[in-house]
Amino acid sequence: MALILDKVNYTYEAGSGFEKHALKDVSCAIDKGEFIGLIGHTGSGKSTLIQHMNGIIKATSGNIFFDGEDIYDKDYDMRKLRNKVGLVFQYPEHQLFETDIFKDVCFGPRNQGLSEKDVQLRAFEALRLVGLEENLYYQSPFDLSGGQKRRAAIAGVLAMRPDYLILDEPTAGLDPKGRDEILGHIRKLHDETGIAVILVSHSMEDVARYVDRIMVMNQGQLIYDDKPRNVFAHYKELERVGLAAPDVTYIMNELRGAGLDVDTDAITIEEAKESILRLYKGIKTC
Ligand SMILES: Nc1ncnc2c1ncn2[C@@H]1O[C@H](COP(=O)(O)OP(=O)(O)OP(=O)(O)O)[C@@H](O)[C@H]1O
Repeated sequence: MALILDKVNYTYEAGSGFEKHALKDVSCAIDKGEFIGLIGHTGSGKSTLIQHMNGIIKATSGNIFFDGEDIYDKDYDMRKLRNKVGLVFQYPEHQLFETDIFKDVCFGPRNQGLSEKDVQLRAFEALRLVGLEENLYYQSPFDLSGGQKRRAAIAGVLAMRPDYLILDEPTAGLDPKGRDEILGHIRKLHDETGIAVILVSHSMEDVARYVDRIMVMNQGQLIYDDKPRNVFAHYKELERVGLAAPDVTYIMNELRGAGLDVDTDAITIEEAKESILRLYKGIKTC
């Protein structure tokens, strides 16, 4: 199963004096089970791109295939795509509207026409997957912290059992503890269920730590699509498009510049620590 974009273009307000060519010939294939970080400077086209992936926006030109089917085929049932590709918008907690969390999470599967028993089983499963404590299930959203509310909102999408989960900046506005909790749970969810995750993020540290593949957008174009290590090796080019590599990459390059034979491929603190310790132990045993 794969989600394939083939030369997708999108223009906002086409034909008016305010035309904005937001996506330019974007092509990529995302397989089930992948964990991808989507990064790019503000206005680079990330949100526009992810809205194509679950059919909210229709490409001005180009094709999108899901599970071998052309989603722009006139007979294609868009519900098939939307049930399998779940999209969590920025600040999703603003869309919690029921009197308690459990009712809110039941909304999606109930809309899918499942029996009441299955609706509730799905809701329990989704709330467990996001790691929300049971004593919060019947609380009003107003009684939860920002991070808890966001996890509840993500559970609402997971309850529809998508194969792909797209999250638009799930850590925006959270403190470091809330951020780590959300990302830790998303990674665990991915590892436990095999769901594909596409994470839009502005934090290079977060993508370096959690994802297996990075897609970089710049001015509507997909300019890199590779393993994090390979993408961050282009840190000078990333700077030119308003991005950066994780701090660790800079430190390791500075150390190498100062004559220490450290691993400049290190992109997480853990990898940098290992590399520096290896060097230090090597020096001690010489
Ligand atoms: N509804 C709209 N009408 C007109 N232009 C739009 C609209 N939405 C986005 N754009 C423009 O399209 C381009 C891509 O915007 P998009 O929101 O996809 O970028 P982004 O990378 O998600 O940005 P951010 O990181 O700020 O969320 C930008 O130039 C933006 O101004």
